[in-house]
Amino acid sequence: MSHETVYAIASGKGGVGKTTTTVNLGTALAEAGERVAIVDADLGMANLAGFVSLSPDSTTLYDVLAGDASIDDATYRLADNIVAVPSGTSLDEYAETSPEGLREAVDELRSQFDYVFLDVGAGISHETVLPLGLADAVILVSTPEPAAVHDSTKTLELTDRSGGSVAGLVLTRTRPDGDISHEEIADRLEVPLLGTIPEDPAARDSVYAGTPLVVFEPDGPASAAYRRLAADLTGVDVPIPSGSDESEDSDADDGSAPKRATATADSSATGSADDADGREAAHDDVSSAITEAESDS
Ligand SMILES: Nc1ncnc2c1ncn2[C@@H]1O[C@H](COP(=O)(O)OP(=O)(O)OP(=O)(O)O)[C@@H](O)[C@H]1O
Repeated sequence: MSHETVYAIASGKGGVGKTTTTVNLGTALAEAGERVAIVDADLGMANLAGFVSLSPDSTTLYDVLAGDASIDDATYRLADNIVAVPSGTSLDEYAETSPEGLREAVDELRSQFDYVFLDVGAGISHETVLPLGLADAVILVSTPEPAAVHDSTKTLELTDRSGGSVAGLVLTRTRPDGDISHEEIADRLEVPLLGTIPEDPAARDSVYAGTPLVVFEPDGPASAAYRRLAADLTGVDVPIPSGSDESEDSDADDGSAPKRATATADSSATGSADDADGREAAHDDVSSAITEAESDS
C-alpha cells in the first residue's frame, strides 16, 4: 500500500516540542516494526545531538550537503529499525553547505525507509522552506500559547509558498485546564487537529537521559499520546501499553471544553469566576493572535 513517507515536522516558534515530536513519532513507528529515519533538518541547531554521540570527526548532514559524504555515512542507528541523521555542531561547517543537496539526500532516504521525519527549523529561512516543499506532508507543531499559534500561521503560509501540503496540527504541552478548545485553535488555523500531547515532566527528563520519551516512560500520558498520534497518522498498528491513561489525549477529539466545564463545576465559586475570566482572556488572545497574523500577511 502506498502511503506518505516523508513528513516535515515544523513550527512557527522554537521550543514548542518539534524535536520531541520527531523523535517520538519515529520511535513509536520503529517499535511497531517500520523502518524509520529521522533527520535534523534544523541546520543551525544540532537537535538530535542528545540522542546520537558524535565525535568532532563524525560525518553529519553538513558533510552530505557539502557534497563530501553520502547520506548512508551520516546515518546513525538509534535502536532497532530507526536511524538518525544529525546535523553538525560547528557553524563553520554549516556555512559551507548547500541546502539544495537535501533534496537528493531525502530521495535516497525515501528509497530505503518506510517513514522519514524531517525536524525543520522554526521561523523563516531558506533551510526552513526547502524541507517544507520536499515533504509529502507537513505536520505543524504548536503549543496552545497565543504567541506560538500566531507564529504557526507563518509556517502555514511558508508551506503554501513552497508547494508543500499540511497534514494538520499537533498541539503539545496541553493541560487539562487549558484555556481554549484545541479544536477551536485548529479551526482558526484552518487545519485538521491530528492530536494533542499533554504536558508531561517525563518529556524533559527523557532528553537528559538521551532516550526517546516513548522508551523512557512508555506508560506515561505523553508517550501514549505519541503512540496514538503515530497510529492515527499512518494507519500502522502501534501498540499502546496497557495502564497508560488513554483519556489524556482524548481531547484531540473534543477539545478542552468539556474538561473545562467539569473543572468549573468542581471549583469554589470564586475560583470558577476567576477561571472563567482567565479563560475568556486567553481565548481572546489566541483569536486575536490569529487575526493579527492574517492581517500581517
Ligand atoms: N509534552 C511535553 N511536556 C513537557 N515538556 C515537554 C513536552 N514536549 C516537549 N517538552 C520540553 O520542551 C522543551 C522544548 O522541546 P523541543 O526541543 O522538542 O522543542 P523544539 O520545538 O524542537 O525546540 P527548538 O526549536 O529549540 O528545536 C524540551 O525541554 C522538551 O523536553
